[in-house]
Amino acid sequence: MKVTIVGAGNVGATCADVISYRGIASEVVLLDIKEGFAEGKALDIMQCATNTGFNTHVSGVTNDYSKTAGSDVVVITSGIPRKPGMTREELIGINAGIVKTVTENVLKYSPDTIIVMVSNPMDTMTYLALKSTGLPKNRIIGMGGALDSSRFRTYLSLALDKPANDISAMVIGGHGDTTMIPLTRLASYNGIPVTEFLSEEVLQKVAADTMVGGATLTGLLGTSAWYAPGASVAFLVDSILNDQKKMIACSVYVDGEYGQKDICIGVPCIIGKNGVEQILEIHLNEEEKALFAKSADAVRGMNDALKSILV
Ligand SMILES: NC(=O)C1=CN([C@@H]2O[C@H](COP(=O)(O)OP(=O)(O)OC[C@H]3O[C@@H](n4cnc5c(N)ncnc54)[C@H](O)[C@@H]3O)[C@@H](O)[C@H]2O)C=CC1
Ligand SMILES: O=C([O-])CC(=O)C(=O)O
Repeated sequence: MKVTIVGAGNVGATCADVISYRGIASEVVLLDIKEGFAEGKALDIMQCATNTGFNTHVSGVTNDYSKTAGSDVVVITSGIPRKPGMTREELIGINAGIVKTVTENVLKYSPDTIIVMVSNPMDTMTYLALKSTGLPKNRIIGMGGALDSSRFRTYLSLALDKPANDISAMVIGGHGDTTMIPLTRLASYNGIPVTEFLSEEVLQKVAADTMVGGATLTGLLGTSAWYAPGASVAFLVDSILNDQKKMIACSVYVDGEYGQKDICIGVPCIIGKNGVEQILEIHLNEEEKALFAKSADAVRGMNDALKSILV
């Protein structure tokens, strides 16, 4: 199975690294526009093989899409990350042009591929890729919910002082500082609602920390995060390539689900070899429904900014 990752920067290279050492794909191609950069990252990752014991073949290319031909999955991480104090939405001006061109180039050589969109603002970039290519909606998946849910589980684990892997929790809605919806009511510690153990005040802090999880790391690091984002993409790619049919919150095109149409937004999905195989419509309470509608309005508003690029 072949995976191409466009953008060999922090997130792209980390994703290639995780995919390789976990043996998720037999071949990984990294592509970047910076001369020699992807080649260097690929060689560095390949030199881990003997010490971490993997057999994935990793190669790097400078803007040569012919080397990406026949990819089963293409991950798009090309574009600029935010700096402290910025929102993801502020990246749209530069990243929209990059994502549109990259997506067109990718499809010339891998017309049947499934695209995983990572570049920010991710929900808007997922919508852009879908509208500009006309690909079926099951083949364009925005990665955000896997990461946000993993941050939510981390903050819950810290509050509970219990292992994150014993905690089940999901974030839906937009992948933005104010649009994420951590589903606290449904979060559990080995099947027991976390509300049994944590006060309302603590749960509200956990949800607030989750929503600004990316901004907090950007403030600490000077650029946005990459370890958890890279691992989250690899987790999603694993479910596609190995047809695991995991339930993962992903940004996908909704056509009536959750009362919304014509936007890409985070909802629980079954992810398998066909990409988005099902959108699960879970019951939300009135408060969650109102939050989802507000989040959808914000995501829809951002799509308006694409009008000039989508003509
Ligand atoms: N959806 C999510 O959950 C997350 C999204 N992101 C987003 O992912 C993107 C990448 O972040 P980082 O890897 O930290 O940035 P980075 O700056 O480390 O890497 C981006 C790479 O894209 C390359 N690039 C730019 N234009 C290109 C083009 N036309 N073709 C090929 N490569 C091109 C650059 O040369 C650079 O190496 C950002 O937009 C960031 O906001 C980051 C983390 C999580
Ligand atoms: O915060 C950012 O800009 C990058 C990102 O999407 C994340 O780490 O969640």
